[in-house]
Amino acid sequence: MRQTGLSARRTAHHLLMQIIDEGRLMSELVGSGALASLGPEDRARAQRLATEALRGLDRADRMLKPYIKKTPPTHVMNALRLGVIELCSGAAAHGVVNAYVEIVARNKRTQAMKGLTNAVLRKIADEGPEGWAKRALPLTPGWLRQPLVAAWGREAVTGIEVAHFAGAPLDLTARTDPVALADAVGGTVLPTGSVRLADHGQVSALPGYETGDWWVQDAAAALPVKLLGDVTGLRVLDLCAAPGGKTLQLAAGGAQVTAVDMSARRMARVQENLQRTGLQAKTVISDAFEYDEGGYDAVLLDAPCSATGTIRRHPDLPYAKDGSEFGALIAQQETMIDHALTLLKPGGRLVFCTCSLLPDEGEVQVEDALERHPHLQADRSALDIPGVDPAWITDEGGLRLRPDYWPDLGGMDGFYMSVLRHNAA
Ligand SMILES: C[S@@+](CC[C@H](N)C(=O)[O-])C[C@H]1O[C@@H](n2cnc3c(N)ncnc32)[C@H](O)[C@@H]1O
Repeated sequence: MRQTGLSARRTAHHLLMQIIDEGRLMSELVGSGALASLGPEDRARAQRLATEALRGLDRADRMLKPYIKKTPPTHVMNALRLGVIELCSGAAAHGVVNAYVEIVARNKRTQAMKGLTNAVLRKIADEGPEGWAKRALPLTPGWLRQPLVAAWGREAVTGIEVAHFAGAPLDLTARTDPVALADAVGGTVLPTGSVRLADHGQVSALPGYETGDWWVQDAAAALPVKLLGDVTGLRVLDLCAAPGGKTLQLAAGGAQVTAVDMSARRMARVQENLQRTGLQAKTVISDAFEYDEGGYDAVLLDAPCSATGTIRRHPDLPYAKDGSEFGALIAQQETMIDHALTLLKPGGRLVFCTCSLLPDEGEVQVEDALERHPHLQADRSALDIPGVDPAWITDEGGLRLRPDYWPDLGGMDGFYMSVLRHNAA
């Protein structure tokens, strides 16, 4: 086996350890240089391996179970999991087994388990892709599965798990013409106007990247701005704006946009995106609660949330998190809605949205806001837009999107959104 293969595997193992044992997110790890010592090929390989292991983790554990009497330390378990993923996708057994035996042997506390690692992975190699295919769909960890089942029912959660296991295609939003973009990149136009690519290489190598003809944005994430209809000339505040997908949509639609985000690092990405696309928006680095310039025609509040709607692309989330932070996020969303309402002119509209699958971060927030503010109304007519299935419309007047929707088109992120009209008190 080439040494480069070992580096990628060791890094994939390190990523799994950090995510599962330390509760770090893959994005944080990548952002803080976890892949920096690798060349581009190994970097991509390490990240792909760790991502596939997280996506299939429950199935890998079930495959390992018959061969393990007592669960070994996480260091060994993660080496075995990565071994299962590789062996079950058809990689040559010899190189894979040697690499993971070496990873286990290099750690003083686990070196005595290299024999076990070798024996278990050889048995997994005998089962190979056929053994993998006959195991059941990987289940979401219980801390998240339970509230999802309570919200959507078992059948829907199975559909969501199918979508999580399949991963996400690449969706692009066109600056101007989705049909021309689909032609240029070899994609298809989705019913809601996003352009989808099932297979793609490096994103920045796609036609139109340099000239800013499009930006990456899941089809579900592209809908909140569409709920505002024609925004030409409107003053719109994009609160919690970074990395800026919705800012770009608003600017491309002709709005006068102010984009606010508290993260300077993430705001730099908004600025890069504006520069690449040649679109205009005012950017303000500020805590949303400290931003008090009002009188906007519309405020788009894409509130910080559990991000449980994005697990197709971030399978680390259910392993890095345990739900303990979500109560604080839910409380913050409520106060952010109240603050956002103070920034609207009378008759203005608030689009509240979250990339969450939890009703407490969507339907319940809007029900509660409507109770707290008797002059507020959910604008149901805003939901009547091309490609939106009326079955997605909720009782309180929002849109619930889930990864199990559009199963034949490749799914979508989980999202919630509602347009609230602020009538004069
Ligand atoms: C869901 S992301 C926004 C995604 C963005 N709207 C887009 O479409 O690209 C949430 C953002 O909220 C920002 N944020 C979190 N708490 C904030 C606060 N108190 N004030 C301002 N921004 C905040 C985070 O930095 C993060 O960029």
